[in-house]
Amino acid sequence: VKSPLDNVPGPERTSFLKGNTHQIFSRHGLDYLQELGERYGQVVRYYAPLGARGLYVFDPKALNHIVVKDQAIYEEPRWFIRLNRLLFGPGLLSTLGDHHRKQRKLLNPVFSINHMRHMTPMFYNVVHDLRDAVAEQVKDTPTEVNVLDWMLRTALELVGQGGLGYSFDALSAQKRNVYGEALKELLPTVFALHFWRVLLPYVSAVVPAWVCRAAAPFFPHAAMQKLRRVVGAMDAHPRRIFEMKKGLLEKGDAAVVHQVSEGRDILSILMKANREVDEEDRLPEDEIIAQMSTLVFAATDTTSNALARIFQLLAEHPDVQDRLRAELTDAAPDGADIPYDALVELPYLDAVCRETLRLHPPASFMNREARANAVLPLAEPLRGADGAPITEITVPRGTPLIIAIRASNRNSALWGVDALAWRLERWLAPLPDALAKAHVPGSYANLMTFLGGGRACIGFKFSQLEMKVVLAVMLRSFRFLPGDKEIYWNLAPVAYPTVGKTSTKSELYLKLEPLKT
Ligand code: HEM
Repeated sequence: VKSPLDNVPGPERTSFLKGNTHQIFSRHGLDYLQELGERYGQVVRYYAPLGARGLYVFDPKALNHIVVKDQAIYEEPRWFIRLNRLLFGPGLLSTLGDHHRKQRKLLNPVFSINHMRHMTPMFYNVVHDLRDAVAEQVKDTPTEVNVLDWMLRTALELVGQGGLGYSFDALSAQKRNVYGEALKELLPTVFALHFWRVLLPYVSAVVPAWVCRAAAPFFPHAAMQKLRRVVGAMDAHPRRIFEMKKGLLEKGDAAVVHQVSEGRDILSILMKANREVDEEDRLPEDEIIAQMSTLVFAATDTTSNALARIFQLLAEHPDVQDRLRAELTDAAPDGADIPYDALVELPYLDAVCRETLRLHPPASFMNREARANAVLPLAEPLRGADGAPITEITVPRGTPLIIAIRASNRNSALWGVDALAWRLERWLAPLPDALAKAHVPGSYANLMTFLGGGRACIGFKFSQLEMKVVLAVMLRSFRFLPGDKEIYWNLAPVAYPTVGKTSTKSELYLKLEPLKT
């Protein structure tokens, strides 16, 4: 069957059933994605399953239409919404349109800069626990440490205390971190089911939920069975925490402030605000509970993998590590915690975070689906298969689209010929003109890392603060050196490191050496 997208350049398919999806949605797919952008241009036609055509997009004007101007047309795919609803309930990642806007309106204030400033002492407390626990493991000589595991524990504890006012007790080394382990396995497992997840909306439209649940234990697919175990481990916490909070709120303010977070956590504030808003803006209980699972999930894997990547790069670039440590030491020569406003202003620290999140965005892409026929205008014309220039693309209803986050961040037409290099200096000088003119719709530093528009990451300031506090404390206590084990980064909805290419276990080892204070 012909499609208007056939004129857009793109790869041949190697399978009618799967199209190119087994190349794109593969754990070894990072190089393939890089090649797609380099070979075909800023919009690439690919084959989705069963002969359908999709678009892989990083043209800045087209991205603006997808995430801002026409975001009502380019919605999250139906399978994504269904899947998230099964995993987390009706939270921010599972709702659309007005329903999503209403949830977002209530949640936005708790992610403000002002609120982050208030939470900073709590962030430092948690990260001091991290430092002390790692110091136990690393006595005098450089010792190999699974940095990813510590970052995962820290991210979980921070979103626990800052998000839910609840301690997962994730930083005690003796305890297994069951919740964190489940979260870490979730995305690679879902990714391994990429072919099946697309069928989800159709299956759940005809098969009642109770039949799905009853049949699930017998489904002969290892990843599906793993997913059931992961969801089981994740499900246990949120409702229990919610009931505990509700009890505290009913007892009054004094009880609310008597929690690990002193009542400053996102959930306490959200539940309080929810009582005070007009009836029509109020969220039902199941949606509040769903926000908790959504937040814990969205905050943990992303930031911990980003931090592990930063430490890897700092170990590989000792000159950068030394300069960053010097900036941190100068900011507080007595070794004290650097207050919020001073911390976020440190230029080199900011450059390290931005440059790593540019070159290695944790989410390499996000999926969308055209819910109506649309026209996608381009900033940079493509040469069509018929030889004529294409300045806009007619997108038929139902077309799957991939927002190519990583390709946009690495676009040499915008970032310059050294776009693939990790070069901090680019942030300490004016950015290239081409980039300023392109108006990339990312909500943070011309990057698509946290996306943009109405579904941009709500937690990006939380995540920034977390990274900066962790770096500020850990770099003043330890030197990070390369480990002996190979580090291989796998593509998944959130990229993760393994020891070598064949292992599937996410871990990242570096050597840490304690610094004399
Ligand atoms: C480096 C760290 C992070 C990255 C790269 C990241 C990236 C993203 C991206 C790309 C999206 C858009 C998803 C979509 O289109 O469906 C998103 C959404 C979201 N993020 Fe983050 N995120 C990070 C950290 C966090 C943290 C720390 C939190 C919470 C404290 C958080 C909470 C959320 C939530 C709730 C959404 C859904 C927003 C909505 O649909 O309205 N994220 N994030």
